[in-house]
Amino acid sequence: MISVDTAIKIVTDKTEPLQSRAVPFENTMGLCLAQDVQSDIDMPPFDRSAMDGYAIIAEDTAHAPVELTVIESIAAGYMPTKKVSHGQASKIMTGAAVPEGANAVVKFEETEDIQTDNRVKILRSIDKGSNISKKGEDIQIGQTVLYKGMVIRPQEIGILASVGKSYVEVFPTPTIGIISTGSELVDVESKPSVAQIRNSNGYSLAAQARRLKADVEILGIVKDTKEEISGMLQKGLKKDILILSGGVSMGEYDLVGEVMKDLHTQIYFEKVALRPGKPVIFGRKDKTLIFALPGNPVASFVTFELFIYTAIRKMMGFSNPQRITIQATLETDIFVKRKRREYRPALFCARDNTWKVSPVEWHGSADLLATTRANCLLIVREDAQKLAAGQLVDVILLD
Ligand SMILES: Nc1nc2c(c(=O)[nH]1)N[C@H]1C(S)=C(S)[C@@H](COP(=O)(O)OP(=O)(O)OC[C@H]3O[C@@H](n4cnc5c(N)ncnc54)[C@H](O)[C@@H]3O)O[C@H]1N2
Ligand code: MOO
Repeated sequence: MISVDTAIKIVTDKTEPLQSRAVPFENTMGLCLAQDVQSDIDMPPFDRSAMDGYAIIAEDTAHAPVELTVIESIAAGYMPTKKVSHGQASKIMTGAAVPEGANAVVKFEETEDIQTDNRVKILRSIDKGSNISKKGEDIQIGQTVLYKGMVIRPQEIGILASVGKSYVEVFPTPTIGIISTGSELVDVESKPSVAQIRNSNGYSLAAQARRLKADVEILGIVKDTKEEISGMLQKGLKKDILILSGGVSMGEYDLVGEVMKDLHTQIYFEKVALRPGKPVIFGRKDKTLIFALPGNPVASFVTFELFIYTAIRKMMGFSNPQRITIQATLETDIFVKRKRREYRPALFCARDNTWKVSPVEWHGSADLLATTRANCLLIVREDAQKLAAGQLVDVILLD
């Protein structure tokens, strides 16, 4: 049986970023850039006042206080019309272009208006260059401001706007189909009879994929017959990723693997040394990646976060597509079963200035309710001998 790390590596290796496309920049939040972006302007575009005040010649203030004659008032968005000469000042607003001749801006708080003759008193001497942002000091025309592979956050949206990039090449989100297999399954509105169970995996998996911005279609429930599974699976082959849950272990009606093979799906793995989630199948049919997950709800949840999360983000162009782990101090001893790596629902919190983690009560692979009391998965590595309170352990944050 392969390890979780090997399985994640296989998923990463077998998944390619989707074909990039040009998208209006406002719709790119959370996506990865598929191109470098250059600026078409200098920023600031001109020598710009950083304060509301007076544009002056710094040397005129050497023996401050000093009185200067105000020759014009310059608002942001308007070009100055007069050159500032010795003995003169132009009133200027933040963001306006500094007039020719001036080499400093003194802010209003350091001046006193003199009502007569349009004059102003500068109260203290000021250094050359004060309160002026020089043309091109932040961005130069032609400079590469954003790089292929960067994730677009609000600040990158702002830069795209600043450099006039109204359409930008990004990697899109994948289309995903979800099939729930199991003759015992009924939908949410139905009251299950004794042998039945409501389909929860279809909805939790859809929510997990939508959280990553994927374009999800819930294809529905199929009974445990080869015909039904095969028919729905073939319908799902128009998607980038097809997810099935249930029917992957050793039972007489666990037919998903057989159907995948009958359809000549290339299988990359079908068991991983993982708890919960051992019987998980990953393959490809034509352009579609197929993940067949175990039916137990926590097993389906965990295998999504480990493998499908990685595939979706690789398709979206992320350079580090898999879930990251961080370390926290364990608050209670843990009994270790070994052999398979375990992912246990746990609670992560800050206490006494450090990050702590403790497992929540959990009855195993079917106990989905326990995951609603958790905000992380605590990792018990396959080589761990024992885990004692106070030890550092790896966790995956879920929220
Ligand atoms: N002889 C063996 N039996 C089992 C093994 C094994 O290695 N040898 N593995 C066990 C493990 S581990 C898991 S996990 C399960 C996985 O089983 P399947 O993927 O075949 O899943 P099902 O049998 O179809 O269902 C398991 C369980 O989950 C419920 N279920 C299924 N689909 C849904 C859904 N959409 N929403 C909610 N709940 C669902 C289903 O009713 C079952 O109770 O196999 C073990 N057996
Ligand atoms: O993989 Mo199963 O989920 O251990 O219960």
